[in-house]
Amino acid sequence: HWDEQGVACEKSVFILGSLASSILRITSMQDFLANIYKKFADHRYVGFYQFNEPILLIRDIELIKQITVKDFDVFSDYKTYLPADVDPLWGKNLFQMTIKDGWHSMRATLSPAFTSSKMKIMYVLMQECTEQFIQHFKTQNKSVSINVKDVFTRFANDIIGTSAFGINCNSMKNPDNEFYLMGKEATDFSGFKVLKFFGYSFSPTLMKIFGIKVFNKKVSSFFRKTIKETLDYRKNNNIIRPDMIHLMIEAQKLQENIEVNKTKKLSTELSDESMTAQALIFFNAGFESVSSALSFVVYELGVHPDIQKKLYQEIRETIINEEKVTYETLSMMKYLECVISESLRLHSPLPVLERKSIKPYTIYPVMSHEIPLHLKEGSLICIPVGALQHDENYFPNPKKFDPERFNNDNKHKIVPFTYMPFGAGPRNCIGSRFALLEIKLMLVELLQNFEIVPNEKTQIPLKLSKSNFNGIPDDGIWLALQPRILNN
Ligand code: HEM
Repeated sequence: HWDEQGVACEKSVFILGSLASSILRITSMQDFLANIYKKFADHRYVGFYQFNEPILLIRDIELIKQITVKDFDVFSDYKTYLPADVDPLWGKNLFQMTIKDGWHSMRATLSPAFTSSKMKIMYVLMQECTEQFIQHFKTQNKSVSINVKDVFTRFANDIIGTSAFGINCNSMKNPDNEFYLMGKEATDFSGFKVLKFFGYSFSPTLMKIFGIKVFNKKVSSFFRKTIKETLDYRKNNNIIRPDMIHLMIEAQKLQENIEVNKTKKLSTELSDESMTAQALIFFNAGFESVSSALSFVVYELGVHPDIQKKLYQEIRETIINEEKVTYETLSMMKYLECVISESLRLHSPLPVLERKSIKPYTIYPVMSHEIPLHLKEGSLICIPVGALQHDENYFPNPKKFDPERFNNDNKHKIVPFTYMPFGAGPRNCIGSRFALLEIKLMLVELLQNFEIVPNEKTQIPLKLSKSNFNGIPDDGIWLALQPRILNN
């Protein structure tokens, strides 16, 4: 395919395509992308194959801007890994939705729920979860060794429970609560499940003929039932709680009014089923990403005591006479923002963006070796965010954890479209404010109460996993939390 199109292409092997080494877990997906990004340094784009499917990797930042922003009307879909008819709950949430499924109107319906003012309302719920988490370790009154990935997965779960499903879980105190176990099951893409995903990628028809499902029916039924019961209870008892369900009930009412007024149905209904699908966004999009982001930033603070100290100083200087850290105080901490931004640069939880064209498109030649590249409708594009964020042309000394890159004097030097941990253009992350808020709150509460220190289990440097997409080592990331009171 790529030879015929005159596009430089990464070598590939029969059936597995170019990703063979990644599928066989010899190279991580991140390294695979970083390698071709480097290898084809004098090209704007390069082809490779995922099994039999041709994918175009874009290296050039002008082209990236074109694809994600200027020509969004062409590149507005993602590849559907799991067809909606396999499980509508998973296939019909915003993260998976195609333009044909009504992505535009669902995004417009959900966007108001993610504004700063709504985040401020939900802040109180995040605070409760963070306090429960801190209390769990504080009451132990000693230095505790933790696998940060495990505890932050529990924390991310509790935040999802309270803000998207209206349930208080406290997964530190109740480690085997049903919500957590179901959430783990729903987001577990290891082992046999990965093969099923690849199976759907290779031949959805064959997978459907053999009736192979990716998700356990028990999991879908559990989340459907949870949302249904909560919605019924709230409606019948007129209960208002500052969470996502309430915001969705409001959006549903608004939509019903529009329908009555215009006497015509909108293309996307916010029905109970659709609300369940949207609540599940938090699991699909905000469970692994938030827990990985927190794990990496806490690791970097643990192995960089000078940076941790500077952040702790900022926290102490900003929080004066406050019993609880407020939303406003959090937004005043500029160094905190630099630390998080740098960690998202070095360890992007989603190191690659995808786009699928919904119309034919031509990339016109700019370099001497190029000819017009005619892409058909349905062409797959990938943007190697991780590789761009590690490119020394854009980020000198790229492996160094240096929050100062994002301070007021330096941040304007960052070239647009080289730093995209939350994606780019109209299809960017809808939950970025929500994610940053919970990460900031956790870091501040954690540092107020504990010093993060390496212990004998801490890997320095970190050996990134070849099998996990986000690079988190298979046996987790270990550090110790040392109560501050013991140090004084
Ligand atoms: C640190 C945490 C997070 C990171 C790094 C992250 C990153 C991303 C990225 C890179 C994308 C793809 C953007 C693109 O293709 O241009 C995305 C999409 C998305 N994210 Fe996040 N995300 C995070 C947390 C969350 C949370 C907490 C939610 C909760 C609702 C969320 C909801 C979504 C949704 C719904 C989409 C799809 C948007 C659409 O298709 O219109 N994300 N995220």
